[in-house]
Amino acid sequence: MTVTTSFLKQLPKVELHMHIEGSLEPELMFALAQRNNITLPYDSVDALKQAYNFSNLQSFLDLYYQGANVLQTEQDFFDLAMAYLKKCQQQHVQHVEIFFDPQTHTDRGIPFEVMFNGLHNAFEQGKHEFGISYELILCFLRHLSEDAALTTLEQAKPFKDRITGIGLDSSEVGHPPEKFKNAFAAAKAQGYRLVAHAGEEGPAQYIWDALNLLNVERIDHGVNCTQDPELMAHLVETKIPLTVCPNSNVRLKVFEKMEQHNLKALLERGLKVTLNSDDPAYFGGYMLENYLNVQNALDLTKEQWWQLTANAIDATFTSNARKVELYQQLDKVMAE
Ligand code: HPA
Ligand SMILES: [Zn+2]
Repeated sequence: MTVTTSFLKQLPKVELHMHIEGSLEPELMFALAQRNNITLPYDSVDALKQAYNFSNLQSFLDLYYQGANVLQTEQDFFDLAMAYLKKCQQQHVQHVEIFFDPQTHTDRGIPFEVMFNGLHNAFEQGKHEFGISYELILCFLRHLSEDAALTTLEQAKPFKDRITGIGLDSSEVGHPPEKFKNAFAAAKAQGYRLVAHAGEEGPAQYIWDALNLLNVERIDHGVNCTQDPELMAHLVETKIPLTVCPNSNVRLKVFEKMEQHNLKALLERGLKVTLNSDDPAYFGGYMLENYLNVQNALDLTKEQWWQLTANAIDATFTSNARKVELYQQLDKVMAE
């Protein structure tokens, strides 16, 4: 069976690796800058888009943090999340697990609750209006200290019932998982589910350390696991999910071209690979654009698309009842 664009569009999608601040489209960035009387260091949307030519993770992060400065009010955070949810609805994304970076906002004086209430209200509305289920995952910025992470964990306490998990993002190399051992132990003691970015630019050892020192249940990115055959075998055996982001990896030069991406090889080796958009406003698109680029470059089979979707459903932090619904939607599209 050939894989058509229409099949890829129709597939029910589950997104497990998406930074809400990375869904800030240039047009919305300019609109919010105007609304909040902020001057951006770019003359136009086009000039901003020209700057999205990254050489590595850090060159992206510099612009990503700069862009986030336009987010000031609860309404701004609501509008940001609602724009993402509308994309989800168009692309048949049915369940999302969203990263947010409180420190990016609290460090510039935006109260935790302003950010959180705006995001949470939008995802609640998305659930009721579009039927998109969601979980929220608070990420610690790894270029900051463990003490700062612990402070953020404390600030999250009043909102704990609405936050499913804790993650770790930002500049990877030089900020190993070990640095956040105590913060992750504290988060686990409070009942949070745990994930971490590892093996995006960092070595395979960071993946081992995220698993063994932080006790995470999923690895975000993880593509550098191929450096260590023992780790590969371990990931196959334990079925630890990897939330792989192909467009991101190509844009940040983790792989030179999509044709060289290891997603298909990892899938065929039996790893629990999922496919995600990471920062869709910066990396050339949302879930569907990732699906189409992967299909063009790597030519997956229909069964492999089923497997990627099933892996994502299995890897979610949602209820078993919701997983059953998502599987039903998947089976329906496979049978068409
Ligand atoms: O891909 C990423 N890696 C690390 N930190 C991030 N913050 C947003 N996106 C990313
Ligand atoms: Zn990421």
